Amino acid sequence: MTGIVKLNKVTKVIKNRTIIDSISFEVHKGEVFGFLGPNGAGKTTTIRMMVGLIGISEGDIEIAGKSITNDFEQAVSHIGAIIENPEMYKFLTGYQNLLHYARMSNGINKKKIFEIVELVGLTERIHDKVKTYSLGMRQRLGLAQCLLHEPDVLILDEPTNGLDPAGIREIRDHLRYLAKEKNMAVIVSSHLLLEMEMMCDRIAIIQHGKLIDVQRVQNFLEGSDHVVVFETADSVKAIQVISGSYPTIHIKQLENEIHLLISKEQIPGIVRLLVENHIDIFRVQEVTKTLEDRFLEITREKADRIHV
Ligand SMILES: Nc1ncnc2c1ncn2[C@@H]1O[C@H](COP(=O)(O)OP(=O)(O)OP(=O)(O)O)[C@@H](O)[C@H]1O
Repeated sequence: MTGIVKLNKVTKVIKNRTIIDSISFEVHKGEVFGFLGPNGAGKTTTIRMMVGLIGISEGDIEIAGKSITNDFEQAVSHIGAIIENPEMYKFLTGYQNLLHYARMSNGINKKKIFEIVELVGLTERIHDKVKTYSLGMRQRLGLAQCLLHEPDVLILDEPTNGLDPAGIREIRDHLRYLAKEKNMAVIVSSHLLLEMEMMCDRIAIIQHGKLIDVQRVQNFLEGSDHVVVFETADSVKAIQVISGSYPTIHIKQLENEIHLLISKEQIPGIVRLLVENHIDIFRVQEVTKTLEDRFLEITREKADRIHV
C-alpha cells in the first residue's frame, strides 16, 4: 500500500537552527495518523510544510504523487486543513459562512454544501448564527469548510484544543468516520496522549525535531514490560524473596502492594516462588499500560541512547 502523503527526509532550518531533522513517513487513505510530541517538538512546523504554508529546506513532501515544492497547486488541491482556529463570521449563520467559502471555490453547489453539513452533523443548527454555537460546533463547521472541495487528505493541528470532553468526543468520532467511511487520510497533531490513543490508528512520535518512532497504536502498547501489582500478606518478605531470585526486576513497594515491572510470562514463576515461601497472595493484577507510559518509555530509551 503506498501512502497518499509521503515525507521524504524533510528538513527545516530556520536561522541556522535545524528545527526539523530529516523526517520520513507515509500516511495512507483510510487511517487516522497522529503526530505526537511535547510542546516545541516540531509538529506545527512539519504540518505547515505539509500544507505548503512554509518552504522545505531539504527533502520533499508528496501529496497524491505530486510534490508540494514543484507541483504546489496540484498537491494542495488534495488537502483540507485547519491549522489555526478557523475564522468564521460569527454574526452570519453556519450556512452563510459555508456559502461564502463555496463562492470562493469553483463547482461547489448548494446540494454539496448540505451533504457536507449532514456529514459533520450540523444539519439542525446550520441556519443559526455562529455566535450561538459551542466550540465543538464551530470546530465542526471548520471541518465542513475544509471538506467543501472534497479533499483526500485532512490535516488538523491540535483539532481538539480548548474543547470539553463532549466536544473532543464529537470531533474524534467525526474524524474516525471520515477516515473509515469516506476513506480519507486524516492527520492530526496533539500533545495529548490519551486522546491520540483513542483517535488514531498509527502515531508518529516526534521529539526535538526528530522522528523517534512510527507505529500502530496497539504495537506501541504491547511488546514491553508491564506493571504487575501483587498484594500479599507480607510485602517486605515478598520483596526479599523476589529480589533474591530475580535480582534485576524493578520492584516498588506501595503500602501493602508491591509493583513489579515484568513481562506476562514471568507472572507464574513469581506466583510459584511466593507460594513456595509460604507468602499468601491476595491479588495479582496487571496494570494496563497507557500510551503515556509507553511514550515516556520510548522517549527515555531514546534519550538514554543519545547520552550513552
Ligand atoms: N519561525 C520560527 N523562527 C524560529 N524558531 C521557530 C520558528 N518556528 C518554529 N520555531 C521553533 O521550532 C521549534 C518547533 O516548533 P513547533 O511550533 O513546530 O513545535 P510544536 O511541536 O508544534 O509545539 P506546540 O505543541 O507548542 O505547538 C520550537 O523550538 C520553535 O521555537
